Order: sequence, then structure tokens, then C-alpha cells
Amino acid sequence: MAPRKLAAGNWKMNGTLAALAEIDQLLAGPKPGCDVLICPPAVLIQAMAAKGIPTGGQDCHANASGAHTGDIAAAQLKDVGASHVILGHSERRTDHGETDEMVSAKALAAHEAGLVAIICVGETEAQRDAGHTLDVISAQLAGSVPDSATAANTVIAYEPVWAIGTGRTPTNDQIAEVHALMRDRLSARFADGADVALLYGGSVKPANAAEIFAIAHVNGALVGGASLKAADFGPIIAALSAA
Ligand SMILES: O=C[C@H](O)COP(=O)(O)O
Repeated sequence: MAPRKLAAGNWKMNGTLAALAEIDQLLAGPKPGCDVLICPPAVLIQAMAAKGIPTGGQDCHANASGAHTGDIAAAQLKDVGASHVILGHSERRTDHGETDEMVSAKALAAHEAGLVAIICVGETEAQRDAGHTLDVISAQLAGSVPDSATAANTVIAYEPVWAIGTGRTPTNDQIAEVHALMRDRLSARFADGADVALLYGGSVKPANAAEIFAIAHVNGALVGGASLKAADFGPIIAALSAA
């Protein structure tokens, strides 16, 4: 089995019920040649899933239930229609102090609840400038991906922190280097590591999508800002379908 192609939109803390109509219209067209997923704020998951839109969460707690005010369990995401959950996004790692160990525990909880975990890794600009990118990615993969991972329940997203929301992207060679490393590491550790989908994320837009999707071991994208507008996300889905 080859990795499945996935165009995943991360709405972050954006969007309202009114925004669902636009994305609904986009996905109502002919079936694309790739999987499409929208990860809206948690309060919109149920309404989005009810429209038949493949939907994911942006975080979950490592525990199945309990006294954790403000948190959401993986099974609760699943209960309202989510199929995936983004974990370890750099904004969670920075804003909420999430460590690799915490991300791994959350991913295990997601797997146990029957969700696909989209586990994010990525270096800061300082780490890249210091020549530490490959070491950082290796350590994040080793620490954030639990032993329960398979190609069916896990997707890895490479998101250089400095490329998120900045309009800057790595060179094609830089993306290729990290994706090849991730493929090697996953293949060495997991029997079906060659089939785990690897996404690139960070300032993906219609103008650069086709070029990024042509890079070896790039199986799709985790798209932030450009997933909020059908006029932008549509061409990205089309580029991945054609890749
Ligand atoms: O999860 C998505 C990423 O953080 C990328 O965001 P962006 O496409 O707005 O740069």
C-alpha cells in the first residue's frame, strides 16, 4: 500500500458556523483524487461532520475522561464525528508547553479511541540556522510517535516553525531532506513505516502547492491560512489530486 494523499486544513482558532457553507460547497463538487480533511475549532466539529465533511480535532487530552477543565478526550472527538486529530502542533508546543512525551501520550489516546493522529514536528529558525534540523526532527519523531503507530492510524506533518503563517517556505531540497529522513526513521521503526503519509505544512498556497507535492515523500499538506477560503484550498486539493 502506498501512503494515502491527504490535504488537511487546520483552521486553528478561526471560523464560525457561517463559514461551513463555503467549505461545504467546495467539497460538494466531483470527488477529488486525494483525501480531504478539515480540522476546525472543536465547537464546529459536530456541525461540520453532520454535513458529511471529513473532520478532525486540533488537540485531545491524554486521558480518556476526568477532571480536566477545558480539555477534550479523543473519544469525545470521535463521538461527534471526528476521524482525525492534530497533535503536537508547534502552536500547542509553544502556547501550552507540550513536550514530545505529552504528544506521544495524546497520540496513544487517539489511537485507542480509533482516531488517526496527525503528529506535527518541525524545527525553529534558530535550530535550522545552527544546523540542528535533522537532529531535532529525529528526536521529535522518536519522542512524539508512540509504539501504537501504524500507517492506518498515523500521519506525520513536517512543519518548520519559521514557515508557519509567514509566507516563507523551505527550499525544495530542504523539504526533500527532512521528508527522506522521516521516511527512513519511520521505516526503520515500524513494519509499515514506508506507508505512513507524510505531510508538509507551512505557507502552502495555490502558487507553490504543485511544486511541493512533486517532492519525494511529500504525500500531502497540512494547510493553515489557505484552508480558510475555498478559492485557495480548492486549487491546493486539485494540485494534490494531480500529483
Ligand atoms: O497547521 C498548519 C500550519 O501551521 C501551517 O499554517 P499556514 O499554512 O497558515 O502557514
